[in-house]
Amino acid sequence: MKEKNPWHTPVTIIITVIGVIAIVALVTVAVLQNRPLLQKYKYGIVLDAGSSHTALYIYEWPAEKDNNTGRVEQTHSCKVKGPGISSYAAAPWKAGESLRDCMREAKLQVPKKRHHETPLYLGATAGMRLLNKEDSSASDLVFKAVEETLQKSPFSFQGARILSGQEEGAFGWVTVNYLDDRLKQGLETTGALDLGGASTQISFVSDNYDGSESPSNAVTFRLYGNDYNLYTHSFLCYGKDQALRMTLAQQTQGSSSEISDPCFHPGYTDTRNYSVLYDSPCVSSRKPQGAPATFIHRGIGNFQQCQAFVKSVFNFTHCKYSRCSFNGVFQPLLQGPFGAFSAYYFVMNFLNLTDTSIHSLETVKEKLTSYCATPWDQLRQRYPDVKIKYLAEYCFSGTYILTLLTEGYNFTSENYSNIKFIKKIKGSDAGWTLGYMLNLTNMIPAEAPDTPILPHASYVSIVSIMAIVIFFLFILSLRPLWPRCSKQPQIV
Ligand SMILES: Nc1nc2c(ncn2[C@@H]2O[C@H](COP(=O)(O)OP(=O)(O)OP(=O)(O)O)[C@@H](O)[C@H]2O)c(=O)[nH]1
Ligand SMILES: [Ca+2]
Repeated sequence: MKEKNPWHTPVTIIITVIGVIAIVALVTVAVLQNRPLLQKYKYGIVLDAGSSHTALYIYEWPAEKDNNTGRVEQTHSCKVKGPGISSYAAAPWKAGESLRDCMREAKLQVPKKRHHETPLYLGATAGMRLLNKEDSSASDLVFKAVEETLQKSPFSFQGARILSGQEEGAFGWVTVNYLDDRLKQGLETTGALDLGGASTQISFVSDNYDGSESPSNAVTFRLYGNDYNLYTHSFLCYGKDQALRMTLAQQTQGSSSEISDPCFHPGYTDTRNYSVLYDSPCVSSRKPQGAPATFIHRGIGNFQQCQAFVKSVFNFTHCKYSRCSFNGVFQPLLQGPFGAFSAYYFVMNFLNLTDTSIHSLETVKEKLTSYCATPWDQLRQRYPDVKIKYLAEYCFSGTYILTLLTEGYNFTSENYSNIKFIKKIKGSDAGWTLGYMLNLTNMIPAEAPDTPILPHASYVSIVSIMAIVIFFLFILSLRPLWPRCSKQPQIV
């Protein structure tokens, strides 16, 4: 007689079917309940109203992660045509007008249904700081004009204001370290070096600095559960355009009608206007009396002489602290790696000097010596597509960067290679804008966010295995109900 399979009894079949349905239901519920939500994005827009130009940046992050672990990325940028908003002091409405094209672009880049909830900020830096110092009512009118344009946009306009130098430095540092994932992981941070047109910032964490010496240079942060004592300083007038004015002012003190400038190439000539050169609070007090209307600006291309003029715009005579950079400003010992962006990058990239692991300080000097001595005609032929203003100024700008880093901030041949010249980090521009937005939207928490103990896939596997084990234990516990299965000993 054929033996009856104990699993084929009605009771076990029913239990098995119910058990399987229960397991499938349990796993399905677990998976659905914990599945990552469909990716939806949120957006934020920041306008960087710099001294030389305005740029618009659009940032994006997954909607469900907006207040802790979300990765914010730059998805789009737009360079406003024309000069910075501070240049429109004489016709403020043009400042508002200048932003229109980029705002139109932003409307196309951000999905329409997100427009109303997308915060829009405008932060102005050194150009507006200078205008505000020189003529505060003109600066108010420029702000009124840009605010009118931005209020008309469909985005949630959160205001336009001048950032302090401290904020500019500190938010640049936050951007660099956020993008490098250094904050979340509590790693050693990277210092930030920003060279603009009208000001320059240096920001870094140093073990020697707790903020007690020169507290005005201290910014403290608690980010992802770690405390940071950041040293930061912004030098107004030491951006590369204002530094060029100051260097030229040094050379035009004799109010002559012609100057031979070692920071420009042999063969370069231009006619410059004295009033335009001295039309800035950085140099206005030094305008020579009885100067002619114009002067001829002639290049003679000599790096060493150029550096001597550049050095003369830094003051090293007084320091009431334990150590200073220049102009009597406190600076602790340099520490850690540094990211140098904006004009640091534009200039060093053009000169092919961004890789500091192969280009030592000595190589930079050699390169500048030969570059500055290159005749202007030759350069024009070699770089027909480079904007003339940029091309004419790379010798000065390179010399200025070298002098600022070594004489100003005290970088040496030993630690120069700690500097990386960068433009973008993981697709986002290095600069203060991202840090500014992260701060205003509370997107970096003070405390480390709670992370799930298990990743989603491990969680699902463990739930499934446990359910199967429990089911079999349950079946085994029903053993007494199973019909006798093995052959019974026959009683004769
Ligand atoms: N060579 C070169 N120079 C550039 C480029 N874009 C901007 N610059 C110059 O680099 C300098 C710094 O530019 P930015 O960092 O945009 O300065 P900014 O933000 O307008 O000025 P601040 O308000 O002082 O920060 C200015 O002198 C600009 O004219 C570029 O693509 N190439
Ligand atoms: Ca800037």
